[in-house]
Amino acid sequence: MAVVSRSPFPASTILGYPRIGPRRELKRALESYWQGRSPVGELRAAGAGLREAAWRRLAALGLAGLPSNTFSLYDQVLDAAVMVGAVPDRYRGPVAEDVCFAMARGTGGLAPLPMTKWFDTNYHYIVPEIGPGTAFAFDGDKPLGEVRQARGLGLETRPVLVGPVTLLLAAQAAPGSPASFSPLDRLDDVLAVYERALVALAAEGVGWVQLDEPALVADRTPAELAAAGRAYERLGSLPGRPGLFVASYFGDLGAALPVLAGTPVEAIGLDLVRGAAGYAGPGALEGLGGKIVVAGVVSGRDVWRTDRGRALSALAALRGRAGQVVVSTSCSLLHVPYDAEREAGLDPWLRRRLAFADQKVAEVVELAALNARGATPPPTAPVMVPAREEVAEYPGRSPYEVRAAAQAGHLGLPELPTTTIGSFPQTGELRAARAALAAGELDRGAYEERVRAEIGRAIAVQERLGLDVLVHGEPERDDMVRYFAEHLEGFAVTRHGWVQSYGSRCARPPILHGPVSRPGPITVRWAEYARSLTDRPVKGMLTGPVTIVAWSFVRDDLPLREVVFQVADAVRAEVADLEAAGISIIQVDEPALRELMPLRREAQGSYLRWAVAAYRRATSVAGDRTQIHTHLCYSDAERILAAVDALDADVTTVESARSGERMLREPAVAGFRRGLGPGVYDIHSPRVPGVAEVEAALRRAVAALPAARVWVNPDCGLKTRTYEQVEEALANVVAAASRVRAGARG
Ligand code: MET
Ligand SMILES: [Zn+2]
Repeated sequence: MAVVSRSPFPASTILGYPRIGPRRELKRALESYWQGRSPVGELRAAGAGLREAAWRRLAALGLAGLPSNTFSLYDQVLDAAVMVGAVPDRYRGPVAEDVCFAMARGTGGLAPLPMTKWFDTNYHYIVPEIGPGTAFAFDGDKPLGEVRQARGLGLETRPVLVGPVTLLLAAQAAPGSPASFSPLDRLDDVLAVYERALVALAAEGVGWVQLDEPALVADRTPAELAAAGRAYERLGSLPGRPGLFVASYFGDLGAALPVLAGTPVEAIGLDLVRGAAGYAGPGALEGLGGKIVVAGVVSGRDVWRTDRGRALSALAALRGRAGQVVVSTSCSLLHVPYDAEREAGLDPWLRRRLAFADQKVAEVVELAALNARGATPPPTAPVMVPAREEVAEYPGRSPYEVRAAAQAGHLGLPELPTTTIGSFPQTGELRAARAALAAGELDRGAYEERVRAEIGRAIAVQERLGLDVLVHGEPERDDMVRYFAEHLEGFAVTRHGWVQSYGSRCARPPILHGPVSRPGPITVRWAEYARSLTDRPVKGMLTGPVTIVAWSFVRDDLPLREVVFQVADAVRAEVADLEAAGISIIQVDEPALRELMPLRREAQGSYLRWAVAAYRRATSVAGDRTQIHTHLCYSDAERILAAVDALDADVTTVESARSGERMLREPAVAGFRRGLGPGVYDIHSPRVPGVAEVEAALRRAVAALPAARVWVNPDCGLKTRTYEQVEEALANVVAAASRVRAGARG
């Protein structure tokens, strides 16, 4: 390898920074462009402005190593696919941004690429499509453009690229690929493109490049590990290249650490927060071989101030084993909001405990200064409350068959009962009323009148269309987690704490900071009001404990499952109150059941056991005649069917239409003995399915499942659709159900 004189690695850095804009400027610019209200030049200018502001902010906070190419108009995995030329022909066109958006959102009659969750986060990436014939080619406009823009501002940056191994493992095989093909088969061709990227960046005078390889913290086969070794051996041997920094995050590298350490890369990034336990093992950090270690001691996944003692111990443990210790965040700060200082509405004692992105950058800078002085940690070890091995089991409900008989007599539902998943369209009037309430322009009484009017509308529509089990439509909640957080003790909600979930979509995760309890009933009056309007059964609608926790920022001084059990007790109290109010069907949603699943297989069984126990704790208070429903979506429920069964719900609804009916093709599903509603209407598309289409889907469901157990429902809630679409689609769903019922009898 040619000897290159390399710039030193800066003493402090971060792996990435939020990009949606402190005031969601990018969201506005994107949506305005998509709606044709502004030209592409305006979108580009908005992007440039956000990048400049971010770099200036980081420099002002004293950060030494500034990352670039962490900005994205939509998604960094999509950007990486574009950089290597993995753009399926059908999306190609003259304007780079439009090509990107076509892949991400679809265009004309063209469906978008699928979207899925980025490891165990609630961030969704666009799944690249790679086949044996994909013609890779280097497109360096974005990374080179960002480096040049920063240089124009007098700032040197370290471009960040999704690494080749993670990119290929995150991709799906292009349609028509042979069954034996996997995108990783194209590693050598992709490496040729990364070589070109490194050459181009070196020619630009770039000293260091960051290659993100989070895929290496999950279970990897020996062949995949060998591929990673081969990749970095090859890139590392490239003459005249920049310094290589391979970043890992969301866990410990395990067996991948010696593999990487054995290659010529100069720097390795370790997640010393989520990976802490793995790296604490005997010998885990031996064999770093004098590499520069970029030590992720400040968490990029939570909102808490860093425990200085714990961070300093982690840094001290690396000294002597690493060639140099650089202080960094555990992962990109993409997953946290910008600035806790803006949350003036929070209790001061809570605000003092919080660190959002900017506070975390300041912590990195401060810890780097302490690290440079060789500061040693204070002697006190942090105390974790020991996890109880066995959770006191609440008495279970009667066996499913006993309950099913009791419910059949009580509810008197037809075969193939029709229902929806809970939310009805959130109308413009409703949103306006909510905004007016927040601005103090509408009083609570008037707002609640508006909510009742929406419930009335949803019930009237469902009665007219002839659905069997009705819902109140969830008009009182703009978000299925935030609404419960606002009504439980132990949570706080932020005003500006937006975090990107995909594209222009953001959420404000609540902050679970203390013991959780339920001061009083939350949803009961809405369910009761809905019930008063109809003779048909109305489903009560709750969010489950795992999902509430998964979509919140959670205190880190208790094991996660203890926190989930506290939330389960609050949900349990609400289930009991709904039942006492005469609501005979109660749905407890757990769409995030799979999201909290640990990345390593060895930890998954124990997770599923306690997650299921929490769900049962929340629902087992219901009597036999009360029917418990659960809803899971976009979470490959068919792969965790045993856990779904163990939830012990009477009915489970899942998305199926959007995911190509994988649930129906799962052989084990034929033996599922409880109610099951595989979605027959893809609610993510504005397209309304016709009766024949729904009927065909339903016939496939009845053929694949025990027919007497089949429920008829859409994939998920309807809140993002319009009433016009929903009424037409549900009319077709009801018609399809009666055709199949008639056919079954005839
Ligand atoms: C992401 S799952 C959503 C479930 C919720 N009950 C709704 O209908 O919107
Ligand atoms: Zn759903």
